[in-house]
Amino acid sequence: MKGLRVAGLTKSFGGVRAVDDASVTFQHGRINALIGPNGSGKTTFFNCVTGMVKPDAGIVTYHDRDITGRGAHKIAHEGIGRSFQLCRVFPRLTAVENLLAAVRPGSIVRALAPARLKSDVDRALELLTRVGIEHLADVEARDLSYGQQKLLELAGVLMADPETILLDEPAGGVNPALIERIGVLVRELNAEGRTFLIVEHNMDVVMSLSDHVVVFDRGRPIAEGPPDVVRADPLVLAAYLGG
Ligand SMILES: Nc1ncnc2c1ncn2[C@@H]1O[C@H](COP(=O)(O)OP(=O)(O)OP(=O)(O)O)[C@@H](O)[C@H]1O
Repeated sequence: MKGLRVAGLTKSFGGVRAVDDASVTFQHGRINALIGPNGSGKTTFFNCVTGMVKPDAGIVTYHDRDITGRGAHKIAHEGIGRSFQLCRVFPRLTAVENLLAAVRPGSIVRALAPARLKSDVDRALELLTRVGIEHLADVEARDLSYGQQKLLELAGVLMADPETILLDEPAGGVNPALIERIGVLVRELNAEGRTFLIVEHNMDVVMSLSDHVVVFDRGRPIAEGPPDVVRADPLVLAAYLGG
């Protein structure tokens, strides 16, 4: 089966079952959202899928290949890219240097060497243009606004040309104009064939952007479907009201 499938995923931290026997199939080629109350396990789920955290149990497959417990680099190599809830960029590198570092993870020195590939630099500049911050190419990331850093992080994810992109709270802490721009970018990238899986608290963004919504509560999915159906589901309303 095409795309990302997760079966029986479980991860505990001490006595807390952050993800509890979660089974989810995402719609390949579409924009999927993963929502749920604070602490319902969304980020831990993301971390297990992308190899940042090893699950205690369960199976993650991508295009029917078992990727469970693989390292983050290997999963990226399979074509799955991700951003982080608290945006991750190198503050003292310029925007373009950040993208060169993104394409050579673990080797900033090599990424910045004079002999760096012209094709990488060209691609970095092309992606900065794509996300609308090409005029900031030589500005250090620490001098960018938080929203601009998020655009930079997204460009960094795109450097590896991932087929599937996981975004952890792309609209979090971002002003409305930039939220709009990120939404347009996600739609364009989706129309070009990239699958999205987005964790997001901003319900307007979730409802307007996603084709398929999965709702987590206490570490596992309690509902899934099109946004307007999920929004009216009594189980979902109860989870958000703390029921
Ligand atoms: N590294 C960790 N060590 C201990 N407990 C953790 C760790 N990571 C997550 N947890 C706990 O696991 C549970 C799920 O957390 P997680 O961050 O995955 O939820 P979330 O749905 O992403 O929350 P939010 O919407 O607030 O970001 C919470 O109870 C959290 O405190």
